[in-house]
Amino acid sequence: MSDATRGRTRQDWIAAPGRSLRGEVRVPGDKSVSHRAVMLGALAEGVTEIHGFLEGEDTRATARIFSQLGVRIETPEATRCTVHGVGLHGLQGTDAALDCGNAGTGMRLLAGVLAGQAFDSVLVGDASLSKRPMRRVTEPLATMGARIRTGTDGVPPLQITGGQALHGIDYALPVASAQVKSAVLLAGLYADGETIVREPHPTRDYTERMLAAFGWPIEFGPGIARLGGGHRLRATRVDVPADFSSAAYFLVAASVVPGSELRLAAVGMNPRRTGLLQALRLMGADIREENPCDNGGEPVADLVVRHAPLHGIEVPEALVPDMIDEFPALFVAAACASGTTVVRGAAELRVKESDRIASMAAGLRTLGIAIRETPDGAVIEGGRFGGGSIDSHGDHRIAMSFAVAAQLAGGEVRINDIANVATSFPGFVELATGVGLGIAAPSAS
Ligand SMILES: O=C(O)C1=C[C@@H](OP(=O)(O)O)[C@@H](O)[C@H](O)C1
Ligand SMILES: C=C(OP(=O)(O)O)C(=O)O
Repeated sequence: MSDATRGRTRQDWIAAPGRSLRGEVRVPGDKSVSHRAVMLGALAEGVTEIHGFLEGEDTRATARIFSQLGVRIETPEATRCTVHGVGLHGLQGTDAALDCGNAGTGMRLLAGVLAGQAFDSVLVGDASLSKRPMRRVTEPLATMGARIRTGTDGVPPLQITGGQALHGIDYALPVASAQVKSAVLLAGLYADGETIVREPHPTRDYTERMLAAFGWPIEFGPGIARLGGGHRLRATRVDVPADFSSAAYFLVAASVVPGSELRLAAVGMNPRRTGLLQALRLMGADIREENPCDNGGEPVADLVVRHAPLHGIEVPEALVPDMIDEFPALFVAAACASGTTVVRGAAELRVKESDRIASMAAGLRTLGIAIRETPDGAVIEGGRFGGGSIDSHGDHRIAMSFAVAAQLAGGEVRINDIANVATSFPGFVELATGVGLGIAAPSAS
């Protein structure tokens, strides 16, 4: 198990209705972009300055791993990170296991990077990550010539044998996954010939955009990316936008709590991330985009959200990859809406930090909501929440989603095991209570 979580005190939240949400919130930096900025900064030549870095546990784990591999990384301020790149072939091996903590993104992308190194390495994770499927990356990487052993049933740890000659592949992803796409592309940096990745649905394209920003020749468009090996990465400045996935809790909370009007400042609006915005608008949400601008190549905008009555919808399946991490928040919106909401085509939710369909269904049922699970989604009937005790299953997104649900609850909601909120959203309670949510400060249990 991961050192990051071994022996950690379990913490709970007590959440209950607060007041209408008012004011302005600036959520922390994007987790996906922060992981990639450290990785490419480490492999680049020169010094990469990362502004708006997410100081969460997932991204700190990635930074710690590159420090173990000989990369000097400084954090002169909490959200600034200076990475002294060692070049594509400058990492140094270590006998110690590399601990990705709770981060699927960290482990899967690192598998691609480490498959191309001259040294052996071992990737481990916490109890949740240690149950997540890794064959989705080890199989295409093996086709490229990598040697990676997984634990039984294809889960971590990953034992990577270095010194393998990699070659490019033309790979059609069986599932829409930016992590698998990125692992193959990152291994492609070390491969002979061309690496092509084709996606069944377009997914977030941060790896492709950032490789281009670091000067690596790459062609990409929706659903396809193509690069050759043997070039160099050149250090650059990375501006990390605020994480749309963290903004999601406030979009839902302000939509459902009467009297709310909230501004979310400078949120990352990459279209491969904003599916929830479209889904909420289909449900009747009142969300305006203001001050759109470009932040280091990524679109950002202020989002102004006002309370509005929501109604159930059939969530268009085409939106699923663009809101894959926002379903726990969407389930809460659906439970607050009039009528029925149907989610389909989202089986990937079952292999996240927890089985998010099962975790949300159990928690919503505890609060008195009628929900039927299906293999790839759920049918949710809008209703009234009571109080109760919710198991977050150590999953940050489940914990934060139920903190939002509690704002409409008829009784107190106890949310168990919330420590992992720090993986993606350090300071959530302070920010949320500052604009009106009722969440008692974590207490040890
Ligand atoms: O590439 C990324 O940064 C991510 C991709 C998604 O995972 P999948 O690739 O498994 O869909 C997402 O759920 C995760 O939070 C971050
Ligand atoms: C799925 C998530 O992250 P990861 O896969 O990196 O653990 C998430 O943050 O919701």
